[in-house]
Amino acid sequence: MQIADLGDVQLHYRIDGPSDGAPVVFANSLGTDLRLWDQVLPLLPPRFRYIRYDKRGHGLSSLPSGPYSMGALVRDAERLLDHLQVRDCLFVGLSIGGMIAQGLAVKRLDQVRALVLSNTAAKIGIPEQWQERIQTIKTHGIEALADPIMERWFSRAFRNTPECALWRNMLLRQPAEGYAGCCAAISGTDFFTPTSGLRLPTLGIAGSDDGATPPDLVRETTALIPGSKFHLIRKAGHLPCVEQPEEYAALLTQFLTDTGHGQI
Ligand SMILES: O=C(O)CC1=CCC(=O)O1
Repeated sequence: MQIADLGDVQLHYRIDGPSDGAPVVFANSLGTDLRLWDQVLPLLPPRFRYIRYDKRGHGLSSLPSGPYSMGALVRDAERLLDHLQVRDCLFVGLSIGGMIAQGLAVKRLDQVRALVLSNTAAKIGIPEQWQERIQTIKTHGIEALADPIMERWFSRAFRNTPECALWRNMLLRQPAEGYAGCCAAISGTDFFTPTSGLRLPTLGIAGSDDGATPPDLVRETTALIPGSKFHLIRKAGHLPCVEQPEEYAALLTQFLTDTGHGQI
């Protein structure tokens, strides 16, 4: 169990792979913890150093009082990577994790040398929807929103499997204040202009059945970065690393090869 004490927040993180391996960092989505990557990691090349963490208000990390700003979430990632002396990582961000990825690449190009923007966008939803979600959670708890969230997270076929219930449990066990705090951060974020200025190897990944960040939205954000690539995973919703881990891992492996990660 590893924890980075960053002063105003304590972040739970986990590292797999050799200590001298080129770093690959994962940031997960709203309502999930670092176990989101459990099925993908064993399928990736063993020579890299895989770092994943629970963002503030999620998983085993501490729960600062909300609302949070995207600036704070990006700063947490930045300070965690400084704490771990990480430079030149490949940063994989899914959904709000992909927003953190964009913000970090804009701020700290020394830390990030390539990006995977998975099921994310420069702007997700509209502030009114996020405010409504925050209100519902404050009044009734996350449970009140669990069914529509499952519909965005997973394809219809996956929602009929026993595994889906486990992911629902993960959602329900996140602290409501942490979840709502991150909703506020998403609500206030529009990275269209800063992301348009990024120049680094980028791969966009979308899920055909994603109800939160549909394929065209992910494609548009990815296309803001010249030379970027885009891949659509079929039979997957917002969390293709859960529904199609083999295809997801194959994409990351190919991108690691294409970018020559760790070889420069
Ligand atoms: O809508 C959802 O619950 C999915 C989602 C949006 C942003 C994020 O991180 O997850």
